[in-house]
Amino acid sequence: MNVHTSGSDCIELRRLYRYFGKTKAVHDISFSVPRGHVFGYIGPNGAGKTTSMRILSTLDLPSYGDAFVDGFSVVNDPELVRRRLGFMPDSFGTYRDVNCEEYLDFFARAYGLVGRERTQRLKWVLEFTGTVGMKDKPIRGLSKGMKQRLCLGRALVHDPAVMILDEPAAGLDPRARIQLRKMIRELADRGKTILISSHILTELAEMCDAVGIIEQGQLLATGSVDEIQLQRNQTRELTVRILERALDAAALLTSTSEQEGCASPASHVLGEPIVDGELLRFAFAGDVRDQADLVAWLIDKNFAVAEIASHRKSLEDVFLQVTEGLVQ
Ligand SMILES: Nc1ncnc2c1ncn2[C@@H]1O[C@H](COP(=O)(O)OP(=O)(O)OP(=O)(O)O)[C@@H](O)[C@H]1O
Repeated sequence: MNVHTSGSDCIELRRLYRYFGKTKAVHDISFSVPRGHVFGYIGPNGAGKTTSMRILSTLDLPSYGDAFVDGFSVVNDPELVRRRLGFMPDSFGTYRDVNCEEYLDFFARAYGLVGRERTQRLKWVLEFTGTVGMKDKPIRGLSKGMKQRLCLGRALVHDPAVMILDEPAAGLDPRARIQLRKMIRELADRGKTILISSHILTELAEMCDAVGIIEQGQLLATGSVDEIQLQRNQTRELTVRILERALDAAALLTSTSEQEGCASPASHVLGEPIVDGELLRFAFAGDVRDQADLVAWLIDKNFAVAEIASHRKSLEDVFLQVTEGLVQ
């Protein structure tokens, strides 16, 4: 047995491949997730998310490469990986006639929890997942949201360091999704490292420290949403409200930005601003510091700047730009 990951990384995929015949489900994927972080795994249908999550969860083996959970190899030390990992699959296999407590108790026993430790762990899991009121109900009568909570509880029952959640928010109503998001964030704040896949991109953006965008088995981009935007040379759109002489401000921005070798903050303005009453709208290639300098520059030119708003591209925009929609 060898511990392979160093430092703070708790999940690591290292040159991972998984082919099914000619299908390259996972093709040379590498990334790592530091302890206590939430990593969002995004990709269209058939991109390879579930395949990589199944390998991390020791339900399948890579064709080549390796993956590590809390330092242990899924290839060489699958037993040790299982102890440290909670997996929430995209479909919930239930035992229809058992109740929620019996269900969790079964998994707690399977993980070797005994006596007081098991009782206390079950109590905590029921409370954390908000299923205390459901504990005597048979699983077949649960709503989709409650089933998902129970499934999360099952993945948590042995207090794993790492959680792999495959589309946990699929089919949930907005309130249930918000509650799930809070639970996931809280688990990360308690030090758990979480890999989560989803098609609900806007939610991932709020919840994740970083995301990986995968298509046709390959990782196309990884990092925070801001970093991915920068990698893609994304611009932001600014709206500036100028109380008087908005047209003059637009003309000055245009003429200054067109000057060659110009060191002014206006040089980051791309194209001609659109003027709508007091509002100026334009694409801006600078960062937030350049944005602040632009406001100071306009004020210095005696324009009454009343407001400025920056519109970041959403994760959905980034996703659409990065992927080509090749796999459906
Ligand atoms: N057991 C298998 N046998 C053959 N092909 C498979 C198998 N499992 C997955 N695949 C193929 O591998 C590719 C990746 O599938 P995977 O389920 O990992 O994608 P996904 O990103 O999870 O998609 P979805 O969002 O639809 O769940 C697909 O082309 C799929 O058909």
